[in-house]
Amino acid sequence: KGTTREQRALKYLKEHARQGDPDSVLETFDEFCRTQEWAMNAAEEKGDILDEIVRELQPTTCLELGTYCGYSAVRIARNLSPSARLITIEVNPDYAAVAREVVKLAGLQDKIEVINLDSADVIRELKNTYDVTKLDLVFLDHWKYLYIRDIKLIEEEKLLKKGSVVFADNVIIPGAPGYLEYIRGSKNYKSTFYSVHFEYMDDMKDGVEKSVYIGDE
Ligand SMILES: Cn1cnc(CNC(=O)c2cc(-c3ccc(F)cc3)cc(O)c2O)c1
Ligand SMILES: [Mg+2]
Repeated sequence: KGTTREQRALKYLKEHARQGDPDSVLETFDEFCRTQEWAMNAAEEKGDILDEIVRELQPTTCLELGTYCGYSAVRIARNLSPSARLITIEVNPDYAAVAREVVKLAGLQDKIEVINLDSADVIRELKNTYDVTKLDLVFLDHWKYLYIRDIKLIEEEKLLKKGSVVFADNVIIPGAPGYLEYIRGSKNYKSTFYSVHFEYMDDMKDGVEKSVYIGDE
């Protein structure tokens, strides 16, 4: 075929979505995944919960681990206030390249920074190199076994404050058992589980976990 699924998705978005319109990009991406090829986007149901969190929290500084093609980055950033920012980290260079194009197509390149590095290396540099003081929202959607490593790093770097929200995708499929045990057992978080459909599969159940940081600053 020569092209990857992610490149085919980008081509479809460029041909069918309205330039500079994030809602159109998301709707078109969902249509592509329902009619042409499935992709591991946070999709409608998980996306609606993410929208609710962003609208209520009105975060200034957001961090996403696992950009993939940028669907959830666009979903988050379209609801951010003018001065708010999203840093999204994708270790796979091919995905990061597609994500940058999707972000541009949505007209959100001034609010979203896509970083093609390993998440742990960036988290250690957020304060010194990326001018971050605190994270208001963290979205975990990268390799599931890395959720626990990275949340511990984020705590170590003292990047959370009272009220910060950590939102984790896929806690059922593929699952993140170590992370769930850790976050639910920690006195520093108040966690809520949401049973949702797995992206674009109306007959499969997944889960997302929203954890509010209540620990020491
Ligand atoms: C390759 N890669 C680069 N980044 C990542 C991190 N994301 C995931 O692993 C991920 C996987 C699935 C999933 C895929 C196939 C399947 F049969 C069941 C579940 C769904 C998601 O929502 C995900 O976020 C993977
Ligand atoms: Mg996911």
